[in-house]
Amino acid sequence: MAHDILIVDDEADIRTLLAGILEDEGYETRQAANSDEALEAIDTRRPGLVILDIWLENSALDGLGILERVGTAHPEVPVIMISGHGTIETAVSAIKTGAYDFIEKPFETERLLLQIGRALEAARLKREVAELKARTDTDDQLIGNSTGIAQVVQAIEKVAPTNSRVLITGPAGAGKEVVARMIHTKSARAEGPFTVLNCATLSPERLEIELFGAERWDGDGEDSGRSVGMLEQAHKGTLFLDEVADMPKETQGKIVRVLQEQRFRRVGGEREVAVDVRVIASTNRDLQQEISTGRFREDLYYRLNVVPISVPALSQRREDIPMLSQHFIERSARSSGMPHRMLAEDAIAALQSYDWPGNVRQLRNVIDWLLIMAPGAASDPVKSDMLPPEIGSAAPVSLNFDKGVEIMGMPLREAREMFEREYLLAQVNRFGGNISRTANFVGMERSALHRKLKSLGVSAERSA
Ligand SMILES: Nc1ncnc2c1ncn2[C@@H]1O[C@H](COP(=O)(O)OP(=O)(O)OP(=O)(O)O)[C@@H](O)[C@H]1O
Repeated sequence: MAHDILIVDDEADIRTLLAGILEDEGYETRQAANSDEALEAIDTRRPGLVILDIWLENSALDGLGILERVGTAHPEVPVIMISGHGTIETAVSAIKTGAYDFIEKPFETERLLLQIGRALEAARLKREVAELKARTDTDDQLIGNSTGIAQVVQAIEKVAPTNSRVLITGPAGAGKEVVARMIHTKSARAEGPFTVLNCATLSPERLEIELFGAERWDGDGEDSGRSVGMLEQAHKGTLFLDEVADMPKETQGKIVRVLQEQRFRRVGGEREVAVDVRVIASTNRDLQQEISTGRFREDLYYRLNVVPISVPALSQRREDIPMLSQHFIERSARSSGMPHRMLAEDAIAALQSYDWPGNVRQLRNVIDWLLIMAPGAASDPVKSDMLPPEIGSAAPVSLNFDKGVEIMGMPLREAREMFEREYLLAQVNRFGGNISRTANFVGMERSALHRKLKSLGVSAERSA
């Protein structure tokens, strides 16, 4: 990923030399000859790293003055100072003020490149730690062995390297954010930032400030200095617009322009900020319907929906439930040090029968709850009667096979038919007569199950 490096030096020869070396290494560079130009460049877009000469002729501020400004406004941006012979002591005090490192003139290319590489790596690690802290416990791998999940993973693999915009749809808690993270980590932007803006939880004013940043304005009219918005933070990375249907229409219009031109203005600012950001959006609403009721802009819909990915509800892929449960048990055990409890067969069957309106998020919460609340020793498997009542009651009645004697008097073909009849009848009852759900659970096509039931003489009148 090309990092954006700002070179601040009053000597044009040095700037050109540095820019040449850095561009050969694949970095993008900008140049400034004095403090006005440097601060202007930083305001135009936060750089990834600054190389800063200590002595600057014809400049309002010297290198240390600029360093202080950068440190206050953008403490996350690493600064490497360039010092002449007589300025080593100043360079050392610059490090105390927050510079990452310094390099002496005349500098060796190899050493400079090494320092830049290290500084950028340190900044990336810092950012990753901050991102991890901000994460609301989201996994970065989709767990599941259903066809539904396999199709989503296939779509992710295809779209990730393309830089294309993606609209992820699916019900709440189904894993849309996990999908967005996977696209980012499998893309060429993986080393860059992944920022999340939840459009549902912020007031319209706050949303714009979070998205675009602000120039000396914080919504209460207070002079709060500058804030860097998610778009600018996501430069060279990915911005995830979570619950995009909740974005106010006015902001939708502004986003259309950003998507078209990759530039925007901060709230209260005049300057245009140019960025290189991939946008991924998600929604659990029907955006076509939101468009028809005038709540969502059609032009934004078409811009976001370049590649659609739909994440199925958990009730559409019940076969993932055992694997997901196991995953969450292991994760909880790892993070909380709680013992690793097993789920009994009947508990797994109950989890598979329940409808999960809150999808995978709800399943994860139930597993966490179980690990704390289920009675008995850690070595006892968790049984279905230890589950929350609404889930435990979804437990299937076990197949009460009292036809054993009868079966023993039959040839295999007839015995198999009888077993199939009893088994399928019990499953159809368990899913309240709903053939689609039964078919999904027993692993058959809906039409094949219909035919099978007919051939076995099982009435499917109650089927949906
Ligand atoms: N297939 C999966 N494998 C592992 N974890 C998952 C999977 N799907 C969802 N999760 C976990 O479930 C929780 C909810 O997922 P996520 O936040 O991605 O859902 P969402 O669809 O974005 O929800 P919302 O619409 O409410 O924002 C997270 O903790 C996530 O890690």
